[in-house]
Amino acid sequence: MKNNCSYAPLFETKKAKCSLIYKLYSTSIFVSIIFIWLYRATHENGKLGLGIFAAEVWFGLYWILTQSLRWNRVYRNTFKDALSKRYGNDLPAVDIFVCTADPELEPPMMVINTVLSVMAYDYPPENLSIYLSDDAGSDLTFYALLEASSFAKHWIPFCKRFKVEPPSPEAYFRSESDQFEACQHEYLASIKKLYQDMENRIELAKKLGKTSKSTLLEHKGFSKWDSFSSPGDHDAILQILIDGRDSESKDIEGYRLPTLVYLAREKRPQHFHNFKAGAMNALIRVSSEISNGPIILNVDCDMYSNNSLSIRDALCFFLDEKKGHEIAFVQFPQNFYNITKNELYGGSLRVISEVEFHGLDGYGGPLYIGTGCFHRRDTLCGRKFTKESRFEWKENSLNRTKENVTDLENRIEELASCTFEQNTHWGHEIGVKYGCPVEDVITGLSIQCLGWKSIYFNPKTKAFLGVAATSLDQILVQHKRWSEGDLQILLSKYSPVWYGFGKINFGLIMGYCTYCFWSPNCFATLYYSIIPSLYLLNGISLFPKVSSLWFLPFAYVIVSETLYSLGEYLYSGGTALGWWNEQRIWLYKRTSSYLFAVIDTFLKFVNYSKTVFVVSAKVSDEEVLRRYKDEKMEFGVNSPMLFILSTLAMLNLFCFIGKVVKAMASKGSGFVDGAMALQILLCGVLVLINLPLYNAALFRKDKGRMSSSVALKSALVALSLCTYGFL
Ligand SMILES: O=c1ccn([C@@H]2O[C@H](COP(=O)(O)OP(=O)(O)O[C@H]3O[C@H](CO)[C@@H](O)[C@H](O)[C@H]3O)[C@@H](O)[C@H]2O)c(=O)[nH]1
Ligand SMILES: [Mn+2]
Repeated sequence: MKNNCSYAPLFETKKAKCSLIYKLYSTSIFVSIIFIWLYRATHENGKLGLGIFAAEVWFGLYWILTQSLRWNRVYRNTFKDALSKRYGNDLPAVDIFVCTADPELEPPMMVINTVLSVMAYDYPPENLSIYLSDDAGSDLTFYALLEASSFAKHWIPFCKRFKVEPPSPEAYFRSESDQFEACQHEYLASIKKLYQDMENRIELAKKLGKTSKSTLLEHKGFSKWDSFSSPGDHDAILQILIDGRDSESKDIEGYRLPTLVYLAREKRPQHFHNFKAGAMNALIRVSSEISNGPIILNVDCDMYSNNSLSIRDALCFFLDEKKGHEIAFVQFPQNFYNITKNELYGGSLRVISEVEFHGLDGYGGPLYIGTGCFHRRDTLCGRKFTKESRFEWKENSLNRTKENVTDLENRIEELASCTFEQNTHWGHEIGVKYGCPVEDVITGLSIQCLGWKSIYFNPKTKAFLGVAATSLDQILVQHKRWSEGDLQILLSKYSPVWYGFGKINFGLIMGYCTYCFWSPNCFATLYYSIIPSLYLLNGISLFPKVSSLWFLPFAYVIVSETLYSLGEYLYSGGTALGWWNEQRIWLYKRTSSYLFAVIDTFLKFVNYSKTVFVVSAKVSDEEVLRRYKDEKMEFGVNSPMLFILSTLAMLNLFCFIGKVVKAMASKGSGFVDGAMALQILLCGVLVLINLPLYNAALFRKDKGRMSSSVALKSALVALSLCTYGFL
């Protein structure tokens, strides 16, 4: 290859290895699906037969969509040495946004650990600014951040000197390596002591409540809370805690510190605040007047940095001479540190991270998923793509006049006011989009529709680690929000189908659709987990006999897709039991979260309900946590979703038992009935997968058990469905 010798690429892209084998396999499944459809089209299936046909057409079409995520996977690799060689320390300014919303669900200690971890990036501090958005306007969080700004003076030089990884103090002390030599132990111990003292002060402040806290610490910032009435009703509070412009802001070893800013945007009951999207947009504006970094990284407050080199990784994409100018954002996977071995709740999003997003990347780039994502500021603000445009990060730097910090704060506070966005394009053409529970996905899609590419970068050392949900209820609520948001995108002006058509690769449209069609999956899944079992109980066959040739495509699809999905899961680093658990949670999400997502979307369309954003708890009480670690499912919450799950489980149990009893009455001949084989299998698998639920309803004594009223009610409903549902 003839290459301009001065050009050294900063990243490389590799195609997935066994893609030909995969394509052959995938074709064979496709052919079998056609046969299944043919079978349905040419056979009578009783009075509910149309339903099963529809369900299988749906599953087949949906399966086709999911192929886009597997067909063309690519893998990226960066050359950070080449980056350093070319640019040295002459690197673009990077602004990091951390969002928090509730000091109860997101404890300030966790928030500042995330903040400290991103302050410790291996990056020139004068080019690094960290902004914490606090949607709760909590003085406790502010206090914690203030403490963190002092602790950072010790922590950052410590990290740099010993190349500390992960650079979050809590995570580091938790993993406690023995890389330290005896003489360094003292240093480590002193840092640890400083950290614990800080933690104690913050815990104390939490106990003492508001007033005594301000006496604890004299800082002008606290006066801002004088006019504060509630988290939903207060002035904007902007405090620059470390002013990076000031050459006097130094750590204990005399090195410059990154800028650190606290922002609680103004909130008023009469102004809708648009959740995280609103917070992000306020941050974009405020930061543009303080540091105006051309690169923006945003993380959720639980997503600490696990690798101090990630910024440099991301820059390898943006600064690549040949391809950098077309890249709008670089998305890292969302990984979690609290995943148990067999991940009971499928919380690791394993297959999505290890397989599916690589597939999206092959067709133009992954979705923006709201955390662990580096953006170009200009594209985030709606700049269109042209082939000639370069990434002009050098001209972006702000005229750093020596405006006094308080003047600066006062001058730009209005950028975070409730009324600033009135009659502007913020939330529509500019910034993160409003009106969708997954504001990030719709924002990323519209950026791609402007002609930009995105990159999925999934390095071996995880770049960010957060907290995965630790109870069934939490995971179901989270997936309801996601699947509801994705469905709303499908139906919105920015639908990948009509808005994306012709603008982004067709494979990418299909990829988006797999997520956008998550929730409508509920119908086919509900059908499949109710009707065949009821038919089984009533002795009516819905599938071809074992002896029939039509049985083959069914058997082939069932066996090979099961093995394939197991293989894919193991390949993604999971365990076999983890895969089994994943199947359960797959079923539970589809029959509860997704159903409610569809219902809520419908209600929103007829203007009956409003978008809500239920913030996920990042702490759970000790008992719940212990059960989570023991991988015992949490059924203790009394919710409509749980009721549905339990009813379905009971129904299948009754049908299965009913069938066994009937078979015994006819001396076993009914059970080994070739015509019923697939229904017995389906119902049997549904019973097996629900074993933890039966256990929770009948035998468990701990607080995670299912309350007897839920168990009884669902059993009664299931029983009446078995008795009358067939009429
Ligand atoms: O009014 C709000 C609500 C939430 N948040 C923050 O948004 C982040 C994500 O919220 P969380 O409750 O943790 O939701 P998850 O389901 O864990 O978040 C995933 O899904 C969201 C979209 O539903 C994305 O925005 C997130 O980045 C992504 O991690 C957190 O840092 C919150 O503090 C706000 O700043 N303001
Ligand atoms: Mn989260």
